[in-house]
Amino acid sequence: MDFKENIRVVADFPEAGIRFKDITTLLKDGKRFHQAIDALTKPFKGQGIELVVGPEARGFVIGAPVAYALEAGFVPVRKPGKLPAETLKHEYNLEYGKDSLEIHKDAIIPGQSVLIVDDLLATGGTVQATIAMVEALGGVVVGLVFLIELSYLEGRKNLTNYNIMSLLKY
Ligand SMILES: O=P(O)(O)OC[C@H]1O[C@H](OP(=O)(O)OP(=O)(O)O)[C@H](O)[C@@H]1O
Ligand SMILES: Nc1ncnc2[nH]cnc12
Repeated sequence: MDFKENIRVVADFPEAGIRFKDITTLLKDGKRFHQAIDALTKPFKGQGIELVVGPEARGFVIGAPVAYALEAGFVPVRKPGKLPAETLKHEYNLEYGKDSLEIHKDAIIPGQSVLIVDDLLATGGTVQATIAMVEALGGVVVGLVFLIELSYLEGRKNLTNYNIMSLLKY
């Protein structure tokens, strides 16, 4: 099952020098999308995951079906100004640019077992921000799950205390 066949690599998007890993070519293939979610979910079945936390926007597309398959809840981490109730906010760096993310303050009950799911690990800024917010709310991060890992950006280097799973490495 080489899912790389289903990922389109687009040169110089969104800016010169970036080789963008486009997952829409995987998502539109129902069978392969299903197989990818199964593969991401398998190691965590029966592990007592209570919540999947996924960052906007591609983290919703991968995180929500993983949560469904694990019979866990889904908690969105969103770009600023999108969540309606009281939020925690965290600033972070991207492979390209800077951004900040928010989570609802009441999204996690302290002690809940949390899997963080996103489509892609690049520099790790997004997942580090997400971890910081989950832990600030008392969640216990049991794993970090990605469809794609850009190994050349060494996002793992700052995540040594966490159990990381990625399906595809570039
Ligand atoms: O490891 P990092 O360097 O933080 O990069 C990875 C993040 O970048 C992309 O999201 P993006 O912010 O482009 O938003 P999108 O999902 O809304 O397209 C991707 O979906 C990850 O969330
Ligand atoms: N190279 C890349 N391709 C797709 N999404 C990304 N997010 C950060 N870097 C990316």
